[in-house]
Amino acid sequence: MHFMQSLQAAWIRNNSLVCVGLDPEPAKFPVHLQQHPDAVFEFCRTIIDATADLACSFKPQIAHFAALRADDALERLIAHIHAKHPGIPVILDAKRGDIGSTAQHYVSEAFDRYAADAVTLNPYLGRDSVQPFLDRADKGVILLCHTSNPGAADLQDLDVGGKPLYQHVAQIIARDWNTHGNCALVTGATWPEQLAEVRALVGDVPLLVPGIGAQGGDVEAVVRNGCTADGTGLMISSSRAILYAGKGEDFAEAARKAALDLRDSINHYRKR
Ligand SMILES: O=c1ccn([C@@H]2O[C@H](COP(=O)(O)O)[C@@H](O)[C@H]2O)c(=O)[nH]1
Repeated sequence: MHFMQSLQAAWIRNNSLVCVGLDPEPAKFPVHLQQHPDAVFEFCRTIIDATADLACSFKPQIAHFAALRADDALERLIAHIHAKHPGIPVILDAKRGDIGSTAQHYVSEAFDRYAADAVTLNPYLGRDSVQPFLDRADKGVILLCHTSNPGAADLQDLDVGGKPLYQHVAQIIARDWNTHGNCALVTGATWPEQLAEVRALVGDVPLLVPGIGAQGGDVEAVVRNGCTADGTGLMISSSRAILYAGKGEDFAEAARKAALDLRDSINHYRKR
């Protein structure tokens, strides 16, 4: 199924705008898992199984796996999601961006090797660097627009011809690059005014919104500023606040409770 169709179906089926981030950090795993020979896989698989019915998507961050030499665990986890929780799209958070010939290899990495449904990209090399991804019309292409980190303003807010650069990015992608309807944008929860500006510029284009939880973003502001008229349009991502909600053998229950609380908090502010 196409990424956008899977996402829309998951929003409705699970009544959820929560995207569960998978950022494994073995030092934070419960003690009983730390010596496990396949600890990264076991930890993430347990979290996935505990939260799949509460999520609209999963978002593994590739550097967390690559740094641990756990690329193979990431492949198996994505296969596990497709097999055991079909219909929950997987967003590979890789933030790739390179010249076209190299971009083809990143396309293959994300969609053929890892079988992700969508990938995050840096748009600053321009359209030709993104085109090989856009051509995979069944896959989601999620482009950085206004990121959640404090330094986002350094470049993304620069005035370009009377409006900030991130607004040009939002407009160009929504107007010119989204010919297959498979684009989405990253807009951080920590910048709610910019989130509202982006929503106003891009119509119903979905927004991936990291920055809730550990980074302190405000759920109410995100929902009020980012939802579309039908009360969807957002993938509100949380990683550490869900993954490491508990430290003991009951870590999966604690993660489930954190995901449930986030889903309910988001739904409290949604207009439908
Ligand atoms: O602007 C951005 C883009 C991506 N991220 C990624 O999202 C998660 C956030 O983790 P939390 O633990 O929920 O803070 C992480 O993988 C980042 O690489 C982002 O934070 N901001």
